[in-house]
Amino acid sequence: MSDGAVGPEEAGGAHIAPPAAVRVEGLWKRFGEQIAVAGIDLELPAGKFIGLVGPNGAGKTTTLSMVTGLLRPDAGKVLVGGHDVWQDPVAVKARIGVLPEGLRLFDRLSGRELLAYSGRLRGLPGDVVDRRATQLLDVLDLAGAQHKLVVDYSTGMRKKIGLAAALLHNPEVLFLDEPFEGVDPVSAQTIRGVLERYTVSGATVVFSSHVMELVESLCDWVAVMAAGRIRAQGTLAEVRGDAPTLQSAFLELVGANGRDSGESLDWLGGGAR
Ligand SMILES: Nc1ncnc2c1ncn2[C@@H]1O[C@H](COP(=O)(O)OP(=O)(O)OP(=O)(O)O)[C@@H](O)[C@H]1O
Repeated sequence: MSDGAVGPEEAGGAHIAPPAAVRVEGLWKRFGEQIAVAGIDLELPAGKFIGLVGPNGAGKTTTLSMVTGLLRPDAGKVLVGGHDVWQDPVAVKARIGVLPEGLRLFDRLSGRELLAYSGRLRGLPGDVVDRRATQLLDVLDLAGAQHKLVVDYSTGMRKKIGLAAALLHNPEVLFLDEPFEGVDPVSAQTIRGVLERYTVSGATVVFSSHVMELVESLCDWVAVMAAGRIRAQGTLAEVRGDAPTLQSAFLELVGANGRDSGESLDWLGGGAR
């Protein structure tokens, strides 16, 4: 391993644990009075499809923003492939692809121009960018819209072109914040196929979601977050435990079972008029 990367841990001298794709230690972020992320530790294994799940406001976006070098933590450390995100940002950025929430794209470019621009920013040769862009546009069913300005793309098309831009340099780890939000079932299936193919080759996908069925059907490994803390992390089976579904395990973990589900709204509906 070169350029100062932290090597895999020796466990008991003989067995060498597989390196984590991402290691997070004591990560904190506070916005004024609001503690968004309260000192979390994560060890995300390489080559897995990983879901970061949690209710609204749990701290998923804040975590992913810090892990990908978009937001500076108040405290804590993040290593991607053994490289520190804040001390060695260029090495980390070369290894990751990111599809952030509410992605701002250069939307006065066409889809193809956007990919050409992203590829050149990544330092890829022009012919490689052209070839990969053609393939990605094709697989993501955007070939027909490649010369249309991105500003005129639908929400799902924007997600797909953002995904193509994030994949173009073949990163080791891909971070996706709510990649399926606003995406129709056909496009979701396409995105899913691309991501499954990508992880089979040994790459890692980390995505945030609050749709449990989706996480259950896609992920090998899950981290559950609530109120800025990690409530559970491990394989899908470990996190689900004895619960029949991930959804029920999740409700239990985040303490949502037994919450008033609207009984107090006795004025709501036709009967009370
Ligand atoms: N820039 C900010 N300024 C102030 N508070 C913020 C900021 N960003 C996030 N927060 C707060 O931090 C907490 C975590 O927000 P975050 O967006 O990380 O949650 P999330 O799990 O991604 O939620 P959702 O699923 O609704 O997108 C929330 O209470 C939110 O209001």
